[in-house]
Amino acid sequence: MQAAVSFKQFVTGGGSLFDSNVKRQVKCCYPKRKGMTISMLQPSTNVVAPEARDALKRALAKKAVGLVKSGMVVGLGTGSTASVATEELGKLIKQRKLKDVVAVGANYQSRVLARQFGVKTVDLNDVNQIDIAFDGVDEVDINKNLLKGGGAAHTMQKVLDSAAKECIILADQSKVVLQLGTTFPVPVEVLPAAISPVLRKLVTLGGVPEIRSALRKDGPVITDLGNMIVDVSFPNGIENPAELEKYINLIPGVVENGIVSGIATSVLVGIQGGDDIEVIDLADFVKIINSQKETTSA
Ligand SMILES: O=C(CO)[C@H](O)[C@H](O)COP(=O)(O)O
Repeated sequence: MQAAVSFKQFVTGGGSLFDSNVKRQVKCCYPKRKGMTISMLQPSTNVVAPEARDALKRALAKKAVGLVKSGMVVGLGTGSTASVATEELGKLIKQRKLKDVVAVGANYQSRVLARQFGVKTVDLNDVNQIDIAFDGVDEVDINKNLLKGGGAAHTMQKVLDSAAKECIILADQSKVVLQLGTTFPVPVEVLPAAISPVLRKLVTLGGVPEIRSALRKDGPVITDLGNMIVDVSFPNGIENPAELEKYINLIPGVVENGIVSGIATSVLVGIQGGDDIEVIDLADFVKIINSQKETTSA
């Protein structure tokens, strides 16, 4: 995250899938995992401890690269979770468990990492299709709507994710929310020459826009594509992600925004219960949460 301004200013509280009525520690009663305790974290912030977060990312990455087959073209997202997936992909290639795999990186950083981990990269325009894409996420709701762009790379991430036959999203449990926009603003990539009118239009959509500032450089973040990023908070969260995604992209001067609806084919959720770490499908995660709610309200 490059923002000099803390994202805390955008936090509106609530919105976590972890309902505030649910006790912090409850027994999981989802049939397949009887007895596993999911740590119920602070409902308003839903923080995963840094040590657990790394282990969750590793588990998610291993599960994801297990889906790659020899000869595939792989789309590589950006961010810390996608980076671990790239590392794990490189290991499988080095061990010759995968052959003839090439990757398309979403940005400069993902291409550098791919080369570092021994994954051959090609240009998006040189391949006919992407077989499978992996990507991280800032927030995901139970309908697989995503909020991305914490790393200011969402435009090309969306291009890769939508070009892929399969788009696999990797999320630790802290990323799952009831409503998008409750813990993160919507990043919007904007042509620098159009910044003022775009800011005004974003306000008419009910947003509170803020130009993202760079760290260790005075002035704004400039993306790999040469544009600026405006982080737009929506104080009441986002009611209809698909609609807002379209409305923001209709503003002249907007290149792309970080809401991604209808693209993820699968969302893998990394969950932690005590020392146990597991990766499950989003639908199963939602079943667990619902059954916990039923248990605590009974
Ligand atoms: O959208 C992104 C970058 O633009 C990232 O996927 C998102 O910010 C998640 O990153 P991380 O895996 O480090 O939490």
